[in-house]
Amino acid sequence: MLAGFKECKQPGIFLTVSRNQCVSLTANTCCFRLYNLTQERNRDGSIRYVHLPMLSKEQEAQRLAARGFLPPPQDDFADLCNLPVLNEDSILNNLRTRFHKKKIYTYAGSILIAINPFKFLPIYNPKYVKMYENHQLGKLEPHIFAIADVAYYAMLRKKVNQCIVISGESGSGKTQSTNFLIHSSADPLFISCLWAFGNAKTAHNNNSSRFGKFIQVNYLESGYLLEKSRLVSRAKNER
Ligand SMILES: Nc1ncnc2c1ncn2[C@@H]1O[C@H](COP(=O)(O)OP(=O)(O)OP(=O)(O)O)[C@@H](O)[C@H]1O
Repeated sequence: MLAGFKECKQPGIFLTVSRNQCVSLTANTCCFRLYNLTQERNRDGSIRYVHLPMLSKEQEAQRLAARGFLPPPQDDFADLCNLPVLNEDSILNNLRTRFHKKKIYTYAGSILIAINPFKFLPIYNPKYVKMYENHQLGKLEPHIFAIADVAYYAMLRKKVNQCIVISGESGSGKTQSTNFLIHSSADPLFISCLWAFGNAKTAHNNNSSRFGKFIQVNYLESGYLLEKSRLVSRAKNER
């Protein structure tokens, strides 16, 4: 028993469990509560003991943020690798939160995750191409132009071919992403040719590619050459 607790006015019996913690056994609720015991001085200089309920890590962080000791908690993360808890729920919650803020791109390390907004977002104009030029990945908000830029400058710096793999289900935005990638670094005219010959309207997508694409962009010091080959295959129930 602690003499100082007379001033706490908290019903129950207090037992010390460590140097500055105690447990309250509340008779009427039959429950244990863990408290932090703190020594404070009254105005006249006398000492009094106050007890603060133990807070969870999150509550403690919120309390410190509210008092300005910590930056306010982040509610979305531009890179999934920075999530404090990494599981399916936290990943999906993060992607959902960002999507509602019209942030359709998120990094998972050097991988870019894109969620199809199915509506025009004003984030693809030349101002954005310029903004992402020669920038380290992760310095700015995730963007498809950042991926194009990293590949381009890695090619110039290392003088080694670079490869970008785009994958996703039908209608997820692969063709549009390819379009944005090439728009930011090459002539868009050949995309229209590809679409004219190889796309069709399906139940999932009004402009669905009916072929896998391998696009090779050959750069010369004076500019670039485009070369393309197509891999055409047909599944059992397709024509
Ligand atoms: N970043 C984006 N911004 C706005 N709309 C988009 C974006 N990405 C995709 N879309 C919309 O989604 C539609 C389907 O996208 P897209 O054709 O790129 O899918 P896909 O993955 O290539 O499909 P498929 O595998 O069937 O060819 C587009 O016609 C466009 O309307």
